[in-house]
Amino acid sequence: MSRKALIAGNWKMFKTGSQAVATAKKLAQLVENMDDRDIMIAPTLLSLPLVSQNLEGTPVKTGAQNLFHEKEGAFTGEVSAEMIKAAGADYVIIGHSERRQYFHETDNGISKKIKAAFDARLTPILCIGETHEEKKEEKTFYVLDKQIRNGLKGFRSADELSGLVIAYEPVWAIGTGNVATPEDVETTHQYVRSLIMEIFGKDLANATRILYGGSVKPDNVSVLMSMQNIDGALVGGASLDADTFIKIIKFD
Ligand SMILES: O=C(CO)COP(=O)(O)O
Repeated sequence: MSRKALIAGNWKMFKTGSQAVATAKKLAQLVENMDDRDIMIAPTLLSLPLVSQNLEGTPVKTGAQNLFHEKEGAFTGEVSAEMIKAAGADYVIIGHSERRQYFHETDNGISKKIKAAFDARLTPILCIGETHEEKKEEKTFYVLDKQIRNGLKGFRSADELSGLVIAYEPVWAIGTGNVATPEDVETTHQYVRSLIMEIFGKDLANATRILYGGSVKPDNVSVLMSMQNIDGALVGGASLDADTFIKIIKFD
């Protein structure tokens, strides 16, 4: 791994405000000073401002799990990138497979969300990944190609995408305990990086962090992170408990 690692926790629809603050504070205490890697947690939107306030001045940054691409307006139930930034977040997860599956998010909508994130100076984490069916049919690269080309449509130059993070999360590995092998993840990440190089050039390809997500745990993180093209992890279940998540953050 030649880029600074990013270890991110996606708390999905777990924890009330007070539970989220308690876990975040405990995590910040356990982290102490770690400047060789970036750390982020994404609580629910309801907890985001409170958690962000409580983490101010610590190495643990916050993110949202989604946004709506418009700046403001009559869009009942939605939250804009600016609102998320104002709540204290630095990151936003975009196009998670659960959103693609349950809320019918499309690559076209995802592309607008990424643009809105950059406009608000949030770092977008673009999630991509194939389903079990697609893997069985050997369509993984085809699916990732489509998700990246369409998700990043509308961006003309590498400059506009500076800071972009991609998270490769095979859907069949999420919440199942079926972690992909480090060798397979490495091969896939190499493919993703070569695609970024083909579309946007070498500099962006070298700078873009590609995270792996899907059943990352304390006992499998180190070998995953030893791979050249795995630049961090997007962690679900194992990020909910501070004592477990800190073991992942402190991988060596
Ligand atoms: O979806 C994930 C992170 O966004 C991964 O979830 P798990 O770590 O629970 O498999």
